[in-house]
Amino acid sequence: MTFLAIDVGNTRLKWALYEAGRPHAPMLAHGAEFLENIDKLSDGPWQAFSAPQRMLGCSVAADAVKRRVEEQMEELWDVPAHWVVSSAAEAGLTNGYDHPTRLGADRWVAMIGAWHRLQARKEPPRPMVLAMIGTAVTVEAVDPQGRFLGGFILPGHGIMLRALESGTAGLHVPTGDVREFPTNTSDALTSGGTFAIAGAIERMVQHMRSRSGQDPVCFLTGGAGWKMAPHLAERFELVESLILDGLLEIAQHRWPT
Ligand SMILES: Nc1ncnc2c1ncn2[C@@H]1O[C@H](COP(=O)(O)OP(=O)(O)OP(=O)(O)O)[C@@H](O)[C@H]1O
Ligand SMILES: CC(C)(CO)[C@@H](O)C(=O)NCCC(=O)O
Ligand SMILES: [K+]
Repeated sequence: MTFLAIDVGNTRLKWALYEAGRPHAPMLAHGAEFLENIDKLSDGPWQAFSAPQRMLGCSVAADAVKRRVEEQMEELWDVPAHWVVSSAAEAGLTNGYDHPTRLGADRWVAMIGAWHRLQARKEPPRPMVLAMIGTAVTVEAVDPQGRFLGGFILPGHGIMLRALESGTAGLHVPTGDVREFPTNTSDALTSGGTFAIAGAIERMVQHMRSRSGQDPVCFLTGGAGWKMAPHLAERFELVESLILDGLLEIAQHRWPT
């Protein structure tokens, strides 16, 4: 009865095996691979377990990468691969994007994960802001009724710094520290990237406040969420597993047991 959840990001694939495809199911195993190492999954970590009953994935990478994941599954098991495509509505959320299917599946799934976490609290409805910090950064706004209003996409910290290195004549320095008033190039670059991301996030919180007159509940997720958490002026809850949580939610809605 096990369930395999897969999140194919821009840089890494993250997977987790659960006892079942429902929220809060116990996790039996998990791992992460850089995309260039996907082809090692069937000879490595996946070899250890028997065929999952179902698989649901979410991918922002090219179709060829999805194919490589499916090949790894086919080498071991006879289990169909299902991939989430963003849609106009799923698992209680509605999608305000101009073209709902063009919304990145990772953004949609993470919003579904965060939304259900909020609903489970049985508190009065509140708007939500969700920031996902990885290779790219996204900042989403969801209204109290579960409607995705829109969101920002910006370069992640790594891309920002590489862009500066390649676009300027002499900026090649080691990683620095985050400072309020940086006094050397390394610290200036590291702090600039961090506060650019923080600024975008805080701006979305402001947009939400002035739209709804309410303080949004704020979530932070993604592989580098923990690096941003100390530098945000707003109170954010760091939940690393929102994409996997969202996949469990969607699985439960699609295949109720
Ligand atoms: N100090 C920092 N602050 C914010 N982001 C950072 C920092 N250092 C690194 N990062 C970002 O973290 C990314 C790497 O994190 P990780 O690979 O865990 O993310 P991820 O969520 O798995 O990415 P993806 O899902 O896109 O593959 C880098 O690409 C970089 O943009
Ligand atoms: C923005 C990223 C790269 C973030 O991972 C991904 O969600 C994506 O490729 N999205 C498609 C474009 C969009 O969401 O509008
Ligand atoms: K991601």
